[in-house]
Amino acid sequence: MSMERDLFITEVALRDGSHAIAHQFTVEQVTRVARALGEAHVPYIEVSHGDGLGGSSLQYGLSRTNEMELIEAAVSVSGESKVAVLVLPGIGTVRELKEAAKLGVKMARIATHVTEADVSAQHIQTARELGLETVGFLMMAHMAPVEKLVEQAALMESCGAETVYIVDSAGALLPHQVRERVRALRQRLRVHVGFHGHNNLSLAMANTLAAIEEGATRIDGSMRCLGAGAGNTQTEVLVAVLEKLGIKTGIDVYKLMDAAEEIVAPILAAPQEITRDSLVLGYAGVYSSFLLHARRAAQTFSLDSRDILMEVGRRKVVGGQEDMIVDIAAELARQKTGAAVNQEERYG
Ligand SMILES: C[C@H](O)CC(=O)C(=O)O
Ligand SMILES: [Mn+2]
Repeated sequence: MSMERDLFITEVALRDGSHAIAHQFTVEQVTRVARALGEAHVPYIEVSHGDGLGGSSLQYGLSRTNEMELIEAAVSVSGESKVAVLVLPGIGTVRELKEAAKLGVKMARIATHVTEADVSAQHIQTARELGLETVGFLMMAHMAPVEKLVEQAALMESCGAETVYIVDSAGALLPHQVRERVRALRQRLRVHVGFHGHNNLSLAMANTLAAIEEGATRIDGSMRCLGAGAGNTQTEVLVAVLEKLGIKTGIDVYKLMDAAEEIVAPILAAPQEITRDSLVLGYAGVYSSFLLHARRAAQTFSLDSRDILMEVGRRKVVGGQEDMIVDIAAELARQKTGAAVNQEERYG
């Protein structure tokens, strides 16, 4: 098969998928997935805690295995494929970035909220100094007007990012909104443009194709949609669709299908699907990784997780504010109890 590539896919199941399994990846799972991705010639494999390097914490969720062990395992079996890490400045530090580079990581993706690109400067510069391919990753892209997104992307480019991604963290964007964002970035930037989708509104594939049609050449996917919320654009499906469109990914689609079916599917407690609460993530524009946090809070306070997520969306809570989910749930529970007491007093 041809190794020529019209675009470059980053497989994110071993990072975004970490959210979906409450950060419980084992070395054995990561080794099996990374080896299979290497054999399928996937160009980039992202590995780290769901919230990036240093994410293991009470706030974001404790990892079962130290992510450096996972990264080392992935590097050792991934062959020609390059291992990437995600870093959110403020969660992951330059020290962790250097440690990952020493282990053989080749790409760093520096992620900020869509309006906060200025905090990425130091991490982008360090990644470049370390000789890593360096990506700026603008999360929650639906929360900013196009002009703001362009300004922030240009800032990342000026800091040294070689690619800037539009990240639909909430799976809230519609295809025409993806189109106008990619087009605007392509007009303004000299660097590559990427797209990372979530499937909460069942639009990850449509949005990804819209991005590609507008000229995005760096694309994310996760096998079996193993990602936060309803997951990402399903990589093995995307590769098959691109092949039908005559767009070369350089990936062996049969090997990728086998990896998805035989290695990734058994990792999932249940197949990824659009449930009523993951649908609300896209509908209300909420960070996909909030799903399990909201489910836990709903259980603790005997609430419907949709009510919590709708309120989180109304208050425009962003990544890094996971503690707000419990605050909001406690407040909703108080209101509910208050309403029940009032009802009792009124009608006995
Ligand atoms: C830290 C987030 O999970 C990064 C990401 O994949 C997204 O915003 O989407
Ligand atoms: Mn994501």
